[in-house]
Amino acid sequence: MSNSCDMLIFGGTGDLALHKLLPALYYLHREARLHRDTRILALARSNHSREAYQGLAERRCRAQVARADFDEETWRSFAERLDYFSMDASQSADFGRLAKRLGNDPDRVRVYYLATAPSLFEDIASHLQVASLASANARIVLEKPIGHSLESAQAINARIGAVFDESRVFRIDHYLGKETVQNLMALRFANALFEPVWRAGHIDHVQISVCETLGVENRGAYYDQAGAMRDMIQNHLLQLLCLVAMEAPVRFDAESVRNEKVKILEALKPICGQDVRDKTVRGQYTAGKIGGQEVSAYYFEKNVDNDSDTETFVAVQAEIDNWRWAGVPFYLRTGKRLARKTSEILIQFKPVPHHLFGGGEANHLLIRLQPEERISLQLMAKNPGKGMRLQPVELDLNLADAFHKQRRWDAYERLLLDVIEGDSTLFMRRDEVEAAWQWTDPIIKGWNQHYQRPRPYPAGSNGPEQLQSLLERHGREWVE
Ligand SMILES: NC(=O)C1=CN([C@@H]2O[C@H](COP(=O)(O)OP(=O)(O)OC[C@H]3O[C@@H](n4cnc5c(N)ncnc54)[C@H](OP(=O)(O)O)[C@@H]3O)[C@@H](O)[C@H]2O)C=CC1
Ligand SMILES: O=C1O[C@H](COP(=O)(O)O)[C@@H](O)[C@H](O)[C@H]1O
Repeated sequence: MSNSCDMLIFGGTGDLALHKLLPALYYLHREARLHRDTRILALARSNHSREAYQGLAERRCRAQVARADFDEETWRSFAERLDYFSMDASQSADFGRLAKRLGNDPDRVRVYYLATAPSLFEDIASHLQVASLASANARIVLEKPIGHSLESAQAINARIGAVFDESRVFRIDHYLGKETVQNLMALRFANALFEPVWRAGHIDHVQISVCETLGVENRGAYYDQAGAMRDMIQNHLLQLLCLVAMEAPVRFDAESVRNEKVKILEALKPICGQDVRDKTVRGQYTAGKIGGQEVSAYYFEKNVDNDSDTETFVAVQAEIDNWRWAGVPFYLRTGKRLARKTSEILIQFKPVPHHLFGGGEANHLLIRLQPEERISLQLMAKNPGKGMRLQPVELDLNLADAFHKQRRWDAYERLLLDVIEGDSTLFMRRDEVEAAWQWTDPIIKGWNQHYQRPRPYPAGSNGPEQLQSLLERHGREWVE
């Protein structure tokens, strides 16, 4: 069981809190992983009584939690932990009221989860300090994206750092909480098989794809300012790239793992000038069909500017200038309203040096994070019968089947428990976030300088036409 703490969720009425954080906390409660004295306090400006907020939370959790896992009695005992406090997080005076409400208990662990827009992060940290709420036992959790650019991320990090030392800052990237993402480290560093071939000499290229069928839903106001580069590439996809490319850490602890990841981010070859045109594809969805349903164009979404040139799709050819990876392209792509929802990493090996049997495909390793968690290795095998006719076959490991008796944890469950226990191994360190912005900023600047507007792609397709040429000009293709 974890330590006892107060979990304060700023933005407690928002989509993230109701859709992800409370269901994750419900599961932790249900499985007796929360200390009996742990309390959850949701904070936002809207007025709600405790009962009204509990009602709202119950409706959202019911919709989110598997039917078989939701029962009245568990909910009632969970709701006893749950309270609501109405305050404006931009107002210092409201933190005085909050301090009174929490009571003076300097030894109590307090977790401040900032599930709000990043524009509030600096204010919240300062106000917590002034109200003496940032004691040595307090931790702060920051949602991604941290800032809008390198400069704004530095300002946020500096302000947060003036109040909380780095060991108490948890910059969350929920992709790091996904089981298969952690399995990627197990695959690489707990099996001797892959290490000798995990390098430029044997790997032709890597593809990292996070494709969604969803549009921007009710997050248009945020998304139209962010776009796919800031929303996904700067954090989730670069984190996946780091885990594929990093050296083995000396230990599985926060500093060792993050030291290795930051080396990869710092070794990313800058993409600027003409390279922005050649190595990136930007897209925006137009009307189309997803699963047989008509869906509207991005610029007709709620709270989106109808002349918006925000990208809902990005593909980039990244390169890592280091000894292990020189010359190996890492193709990243992500987009909304695509034909299918899938997150996967493909490691494409080089072909055999001599085709003894007159042909055959090169091996690849596919690590699928979503919708199902599986790892499959494509090998060449002989077709039964006369002659040496080859055919690709899959060595397939479905992780849900392999561990069928265990429920698969949601990423937020794992990460929330890590915060409560003070383990920051799966969280981003300040220098990582800044190195990621250092690489993405020039691409965004390049798009603006060259007026590289997003290319249209119909909802339900695989993205803009130009996506194919990113690989085809090097004789490669996306694996669909
Ligand atoms: N939604 C998601 O799936 C994900 C979200 N994120 C990140 O999480 C953060 C929150 O996102 P999301 O939940 O979607 O956003 P929402 O817009 O749904 O929620 C924002 C929340 O902040 C509250 N809020 C706004 N201003 C103030 C204020 N001055 N004082 C106190 N509370 C305030 C709002 O409540 P009220 O108006 O009542 O004050 C609301 O509860 C963002 O940084 C986003 O990038 C990251 C990953 C996924
Ligand atoms: O952080 C975000 O992630 C989701 C995708 O997460 P997943 O776990 O469903 O793959 C994305 O939809 C959202 O725009 C982004 O903010």
